[in-house]
Amino acid sequence: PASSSSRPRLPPGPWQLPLIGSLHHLLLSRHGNLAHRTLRDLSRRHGPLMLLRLGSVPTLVVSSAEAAREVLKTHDAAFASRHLTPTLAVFSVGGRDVLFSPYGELWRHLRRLCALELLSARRVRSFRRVREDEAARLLRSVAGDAAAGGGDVDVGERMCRAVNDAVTRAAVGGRCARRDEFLRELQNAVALTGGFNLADLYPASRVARWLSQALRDAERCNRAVREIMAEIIREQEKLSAGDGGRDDGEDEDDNLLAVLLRLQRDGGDAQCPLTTEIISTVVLEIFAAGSETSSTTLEWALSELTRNPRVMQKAQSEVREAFNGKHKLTEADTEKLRYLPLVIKETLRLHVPVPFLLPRECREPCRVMGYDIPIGTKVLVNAWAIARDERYWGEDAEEFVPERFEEGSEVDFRGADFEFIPFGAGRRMCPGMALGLVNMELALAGLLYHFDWEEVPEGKKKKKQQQQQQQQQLDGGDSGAGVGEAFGITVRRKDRLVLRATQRIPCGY
Ligand code: HEM
Repeated sequence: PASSSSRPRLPPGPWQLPLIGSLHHLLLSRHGNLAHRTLRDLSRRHGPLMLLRLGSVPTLVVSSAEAAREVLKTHDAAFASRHLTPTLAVFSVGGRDVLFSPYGELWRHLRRLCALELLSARRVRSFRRVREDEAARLLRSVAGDAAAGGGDVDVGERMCRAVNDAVTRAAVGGRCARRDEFLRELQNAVALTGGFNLADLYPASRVARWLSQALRDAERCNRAVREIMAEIIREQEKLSAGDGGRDDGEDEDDNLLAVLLRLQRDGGDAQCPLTTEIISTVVLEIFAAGSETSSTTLEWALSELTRNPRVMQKAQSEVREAFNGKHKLTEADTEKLRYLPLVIKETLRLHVPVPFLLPRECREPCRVMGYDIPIGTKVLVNAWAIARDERYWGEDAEEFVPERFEEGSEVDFRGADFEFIPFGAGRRMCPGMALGLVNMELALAGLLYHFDWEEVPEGKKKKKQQQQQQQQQLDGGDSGAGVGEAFGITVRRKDRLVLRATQRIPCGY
């Protein structure tokens, strides 16, 4: 028998039941399905390194900046793999991708490719026209809405479409003919990948797989998305092979898909050939990673600004002074703004869009803060809880105060300050940060420059939300695709943001 000294010292955690492990703590929580809140409460009792068993999956929850530093920096290599659930395996074709691949050659290759070819500063700059164009369309549509129907604007929906269109154009060029269907399926995919469905909780059980509606929905959803992608790839191939190139004056490589197809044609790396399947997965993932995160953040930013008139006033004075009567903004104009980036930063702190980052997995035996972490443990870093912890952010941690990032505060989200990691940290940190930030800045600046915003009176808001729900049902948005069974990897506002807009400065777009 093993001596007590050789027995692993596991992190503490709440009591467990047979079969379901610690799941009841989540299922019976007063926070409903908002697991980041429930796990914050639990970690206050059990500590910043807490071990749970969710179904059959041992899960380490990391809830302090110090513990996050240990996992994401000190032991970066040990935690550089992702935890691949059966649902994620469907969408990522068994982890042959960049978001969910295990730490290894394929990941390294795709990651390098993303950093150099797809998300580099040069490439981000080259998408500038697309962003300006989409921001202009957004502002035009808001101006139209504001002029009609008493000024109430479904601005959440508008922003979501604008960001999606900008990302679609950067990812695959042009707007996609089946865009609404594509977006709906991608939203379903995000909702299905939260990791709390039967198959994901008991990954080794065939019965669980067989019973899991979510897994079947994931397979259906994946087929639908792939079919649309295949169409897009065929179009792009036709364009690239095209008769004498393009006549619209755009660079052939003006989208990520074109870049990947060119690399495929050039032969690329013999060790890691770029198959069409991998290309399709990578483009899909860039799309999924880039759109919901940015549109959710924009929506929260505008929602916090309307709730905090002092901050709104300061942000609006800045943009109105800086643009001084112009009717048309460009990205170059936003470069002089100092306060607006702090507004976005504070939004990313208070509303971390990916609250647990993307789940990691322990790939080699490892000792963290005196505890042994077994191989295969799923790791959730509660970046959301850390970003609201009074120990790092003071008594007003739950309030929206962009000034906390003014001079004197060096805290940034680039992965070195572990109290603020909305983009993660270490080897698997988000490579799309720069693109995400520029996507948000111009749109927000334009909305604040041209319009004044206020909340819609309660009664009218209810009516608008009912209309939204009816519309969603008409659109087939909630198609019963197991959405109730899953939590989703990102957290967004429960209802789409509706605000009243008054145009102050005409749009010349
Ligand atoms: C507000 C915007 C965004 C936020 C908050 C965000 C957040 C994140 C987070 C938390 C991770 C996991 C990091 C970790 O495990 O340490 C991640 C990974 C990733 N993100 Fe983002 N992201 C954003 C925008 C984007 C954009 C615009 C793109 C690309 C167009 C992108 C592409 C990726 C990719 C490819 C990964 C996987 C990296 C890997 O596993 O090696 N993200 N992102």
